[in-house]
Amino acid sequence: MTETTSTSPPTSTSTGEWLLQARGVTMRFGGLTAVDNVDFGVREQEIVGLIGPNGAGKTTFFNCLTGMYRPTSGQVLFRGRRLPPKPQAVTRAGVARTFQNIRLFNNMTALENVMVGRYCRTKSGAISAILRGPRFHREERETRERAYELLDFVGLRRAADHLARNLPYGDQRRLEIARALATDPSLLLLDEPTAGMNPQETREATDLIFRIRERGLAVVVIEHDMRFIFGVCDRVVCLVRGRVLSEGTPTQVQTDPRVVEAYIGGSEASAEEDSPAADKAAQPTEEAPLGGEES
Ligand SMILES: Nc1ncnc2c1ncn2[C@@H]1O[C@H](COP(=O)(O)OP(=O)(O)OP(=O)(O)O)[C@@H](O)[C@H]1O
Repeated sequence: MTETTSTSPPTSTSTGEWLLQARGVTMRFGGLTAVDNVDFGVREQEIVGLIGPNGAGKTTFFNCLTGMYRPTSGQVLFRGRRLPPKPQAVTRAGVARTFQNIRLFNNMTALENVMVGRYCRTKSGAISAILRGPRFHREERETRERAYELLDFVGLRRAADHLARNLPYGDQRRLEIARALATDPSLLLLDEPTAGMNPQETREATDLIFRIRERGLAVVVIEHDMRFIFGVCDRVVCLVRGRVLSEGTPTQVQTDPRVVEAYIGGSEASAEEDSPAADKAAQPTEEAPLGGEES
């Protein structure tokens, strides 16, 4: 995927400053409580995994963090300030995300998709854009250069002029990450970034996340692939039925009997049937009851 590779192991920054804090976040849809009084935090340059069986509330929680949903109760703080429940304001504050179902502009090129992400940081107003003055041209040139640099970073420079819809699935996922990075975030939220990827692409995604951290970002990743999660994260939080069931280092969470039970046990048996992760997660081994290092 990328021209350069990083072999950085996960580096815990658990004593760093809180970048994002969610306090008592609850999201109800009618009678259904999808997210139930969740406390959650991410520190600077930390990589945090959010796991849980299907329907646990992971994506709904991301939607609460990114202003797509206004939580029924609770609050989300970013650098100590309350984040307004408006997606554009959240992006401007420095939080970017990708989606479980890829949301690219299919009829635009890869380069144009990344440039669109950048526009939330440019200053040219409508008048300048219409008149095409010097400021507009300078910003447009800078936006293009930055977009090329990000395509390079995710290993897609060669595909800059390809329409997004013609890119292979794995490339579309990386393009979404490049577009999110174009907004200059401090925190990147990835919703199932390796879904549909083959093992080689998944290894490359791990490397990409480490390199994103090296650029100074924190990352929160929702994923069903437990090997990927436990190989990339400093800390893992497991949600079940909207509540935090377990939280800790990858080793602590993957050996937590409650987590094993949630994926393979009786009370959550339906989760096993539903979850594409279950095949991967529910393969207890002596070393790694829920996945473990990439073999
Ligand atoms: N807009 C909505 N309206 C009503 N119910 C919703 C809505 N969005 C999610 N839900 C419900 O909230 C619960 C949590 O869903 P959510 O998609 O957040 O789970 P998830 O952990 O992301 O699942 P998955 O791993 O399958 O993506 C589910 O029962 C879902 O049906």
